Amino acid sequence: MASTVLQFDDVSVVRDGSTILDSIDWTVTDDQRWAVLGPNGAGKTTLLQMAAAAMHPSSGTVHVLGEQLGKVDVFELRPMIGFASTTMARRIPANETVLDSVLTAAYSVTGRWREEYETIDERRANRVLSEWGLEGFADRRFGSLSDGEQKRVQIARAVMTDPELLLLDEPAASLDLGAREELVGLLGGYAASQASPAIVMVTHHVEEIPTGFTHALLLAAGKIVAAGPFAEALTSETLTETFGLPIELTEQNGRFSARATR
Ligand SMILES: Nc1ncnc2c1ncn2[C@@H]1O[C@H](COP(=O)(O)OP(=O)(O)OP(=O)(O)O)[C@@H](O)[C@H]1O
Repeated sequence: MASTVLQFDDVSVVRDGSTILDSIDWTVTDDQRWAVLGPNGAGKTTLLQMAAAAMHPSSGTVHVLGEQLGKVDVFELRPMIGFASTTMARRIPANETVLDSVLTAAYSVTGRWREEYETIDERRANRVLSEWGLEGFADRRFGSLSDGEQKRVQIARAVMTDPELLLLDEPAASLDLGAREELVGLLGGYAASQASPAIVMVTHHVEEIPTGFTHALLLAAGKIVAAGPFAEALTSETLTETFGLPIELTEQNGRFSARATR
């Protein structure tokens, strides 16, 4: 039986008098991998912030891993959530080694001191690095890595603690074609594994949706246009409505591409 990881009930977010998210109902279970799409300013990052227990709704209720935001100590919840975003990557010191930047993810959870790093953590960190195509990078400085390598370190950090929910905010943004395909391939392998947690990935491009992803949430101006399995929620029609121009979606072997038809 799948268990519910995220549940949004009639969730709205209002900031400075403007409604950023409007009456969102959304449920994510642990066997689902979601892509969240929508135009700039649609509210995608705001939605992800609530899923990360980093923000409360203005009205409605959000349950994360069975706990209601506002009624739970978020510091207990956050260790169970892996979150990779460019904003978080900016906090990684440029001179920190790749191994340390992945290890510190575990320490920030356990609160252990550097001296108490355990062999088991290092072994796990090295395994996670190789899973994300970063073998041989352990001693490199984070700041010396390419964009593609840095993105993979961000994800390695996020999965280091074996989270029950993995949130990815535009993981392929700014990558060249080769680096994007490498990342999407790795994400696809991860998403397909039974052992992987629920995943929610915000993206601007259907081309960045890995195989193994199952569901789409389309947002426009703070409202849900479509939400559900790809077959019903990710179509030419739903994309056309979401982006406000005629779009044709094609799918081949579990990968998508989209273009405007005028
Ligand atoms: N603290 C805030 N105060 C006022 N408006 C805000 C605040 N935070 C976000 N917004 C506005 O809310 C809207 C949604 O922002 P959000 O970052 O969630 O959108 P997004 O879909 O992630 O956009 P993008 O694709 O550009 O990253 C935007 O119009 C943004 O300007």
